[in-house]
Amino acid sequence: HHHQERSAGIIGAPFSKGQPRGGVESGPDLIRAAGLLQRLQEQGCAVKDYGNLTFEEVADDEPVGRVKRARAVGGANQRLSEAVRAVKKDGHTSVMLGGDHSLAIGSIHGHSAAVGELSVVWVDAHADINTALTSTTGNIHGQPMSYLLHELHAKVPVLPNFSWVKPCVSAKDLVYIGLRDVDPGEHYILELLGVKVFSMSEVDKLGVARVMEETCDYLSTRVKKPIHLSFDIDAIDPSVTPATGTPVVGGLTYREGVYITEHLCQTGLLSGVDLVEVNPLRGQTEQDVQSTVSTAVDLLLGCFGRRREGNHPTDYHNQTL
Ligand SMILES: N[C@H]1CN[C@H](C(=O)O)[C@@H]1CCC[B-](O)(O)O
Ligand SMILES: [Mn+2]
Ligand SMILES: [Mn+2]
Ligand SMILES: [Mn+2]
Repeated sequence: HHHQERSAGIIGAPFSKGQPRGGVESGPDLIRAAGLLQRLQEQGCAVKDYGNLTFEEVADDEPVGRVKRARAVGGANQRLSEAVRAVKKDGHTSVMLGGDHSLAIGSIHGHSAAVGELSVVWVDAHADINTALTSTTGNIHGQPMSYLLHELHAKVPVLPNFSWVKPCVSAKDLVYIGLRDVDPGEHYILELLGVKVFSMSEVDKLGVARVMEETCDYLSTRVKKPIHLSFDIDAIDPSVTPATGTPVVGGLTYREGVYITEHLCQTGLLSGVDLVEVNPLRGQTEQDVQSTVSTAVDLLLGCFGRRREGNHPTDYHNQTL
């Protein structure tokens, strides 16, 4: 028999305009510098690095209603969507390194353009499902899911550089893990749409193993679809990953985070991954930044087969055995 070798297509998206804090655009290069590609190769994963996307500066990106920096976010995500689609067409699992979480608009849109219907597992302290009208900050990194869900299409206003976005996810195909800071408008939407949510209360109550079992059962009740994992590093507790824009206490442990990606990997359905919101300027110390970046790397290695029990290449021959 032969192995369907895992292969990762890496896209760097050094973009920060979905939120106001500088520094998050350094995420892709920090994660690369921490050895992501080498570590993936060492564990037997084929890797193709598509480099970092370049995003045009947008002058006069005045708010549209309360929505901030819409032109920059719309343009960046259109480019990202095309890039992710191409990576999927090349046969890889796409790995989008952010950058802020508004980039999930392009990543999920492009993934769906390549594979059609997909499931989304959103691991985050936040639901990021404000519409342009429910958002109190106007920052689009708190809104990406609202542009992607069929059920919210009527609630999304026309925004400049957003006309290319077509809703591509059904509410029944979305699962949240790690929520602990959800706005009232978001909570209303989640309840109205009946979205499956494992907040930190459920993680405490059920334990992460049961959460993952129920997540995978829920998503494969109907047709098994490719899974898009959108992982906001602020899902992990800030004691482990402090270098991020919107930290919230009471988060996932390092072990719970790695269990989540290990579990999704073993489904064999993981088809696209986002790792977003790493911001070195939000760390107090160099150790804060290193802890955040190395956790991001380990989460991604778990997506591509790293097991804490150990790994060995399929063709391992130790002559001295
Ligand atoms: N405090 C949260 C909840 N809602 C706010 C908003 O809509 O601006 C913040 C978004 C965090 C986005 B992130 O999850 O991508 O970091
Ligand atoms: Mn074999
Ligand atoms: Mn978040
Ligand atoms: Mn987020």
